Amino acid sequence: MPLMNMSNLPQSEQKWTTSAAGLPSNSDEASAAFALVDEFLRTEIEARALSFALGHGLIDFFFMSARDAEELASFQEMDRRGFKLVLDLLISANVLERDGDLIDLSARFRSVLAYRDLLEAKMWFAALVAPDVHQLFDMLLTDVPAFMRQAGVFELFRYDLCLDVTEANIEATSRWVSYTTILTAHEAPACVERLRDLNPTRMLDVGGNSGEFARRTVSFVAGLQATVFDLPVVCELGQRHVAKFAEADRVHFIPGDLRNDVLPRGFDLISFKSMLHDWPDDYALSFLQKAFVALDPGGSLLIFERAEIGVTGEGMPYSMVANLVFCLFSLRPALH
Ligand SMILES: C[S@@+](CC[C@H](N)C(=O)[O-])C[C@H]1O[C@@H](n2cnc3c(N)ncnc32)[C@H](O)[C@@H]1O
Repeated sequence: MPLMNMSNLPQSEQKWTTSAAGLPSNSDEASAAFALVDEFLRTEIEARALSFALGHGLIDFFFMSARDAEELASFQEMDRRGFKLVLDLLISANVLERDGDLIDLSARFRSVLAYRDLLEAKMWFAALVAPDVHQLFDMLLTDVPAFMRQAGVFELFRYDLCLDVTEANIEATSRWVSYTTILTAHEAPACVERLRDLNPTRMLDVGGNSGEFARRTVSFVAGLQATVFDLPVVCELGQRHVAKFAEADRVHFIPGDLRNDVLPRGFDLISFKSMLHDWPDDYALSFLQKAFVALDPGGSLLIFERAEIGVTGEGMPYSMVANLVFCLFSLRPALH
């Protein structure tokens, strides 16, 4: 009797959620978590095999115990050659290892399972944007406006669907908000540690999305109250997200559109995390001017953006497709 009928199982798309378990508590742990996850996303084919194994229960099957050939045979409903190829790819990727007749998860892969939400989110996004890199690479390098019109990734981030709070808009927006939420949950410690010395009491996170950055920041800084300013549909999702956590009464939401609205006043810390790069310089400057007006005298402005992509001697791993589609959006030095 097979343990699972693999052909009937759903694909793993977006079954990940943020959880308190496996969240890094400082910047060293945060960097280590991203590096560890990326170790298993080095090549596209190995990442596909891992995605298949996670989505079809094979990793969970090995998680319980090491397996011999007989137990593995009980798992197979699929073609024997396909199953062998997947196992071989997982072994070459150091997800699995052989020990005599047994196959087991490697110790390294067991440790990445603490960050399974991040691993699955990154695999999902990489698979989503890889076709843009496959098909539109020349355009990405030479004609960004045309790339933006044609690339599938911009069909995901539809800010125009974030203005009216309808069930359809909430559903469309939740697809990318759950991804940014998981990235932020793991990235936040890299930034939050440095904010402690400023000892802020009232923070405004502009484009603060689901409130995950604000939530993580208040959990690190005693007495801090945070307000998220974002588009209405995003705020609706954020309120639902933050309500699940102990910090709910310290994170508030103000829906608005920064192109037209002013920011509320009375904050000693205003942050823009991965927000300004979305905008041409004239918009970005007007957003910063609004922040200066809203900031208390002597307050701090925080801008958190990814650095420009560089190619190291080891080349560029598959995991970088996720950043490659945004590579010409990094902030120019004038705004740094
Ligand atoms: C790339 S996301 C970054 C989100 C979050 N800060 C993070 O680091 O994951 C940009 C954010 O800006 C918000 N945003 C876009 N246009 C906006 C506007 N006109 N007014 C306010 N927020 C906006 C989006 O809804 C989104 O949450």
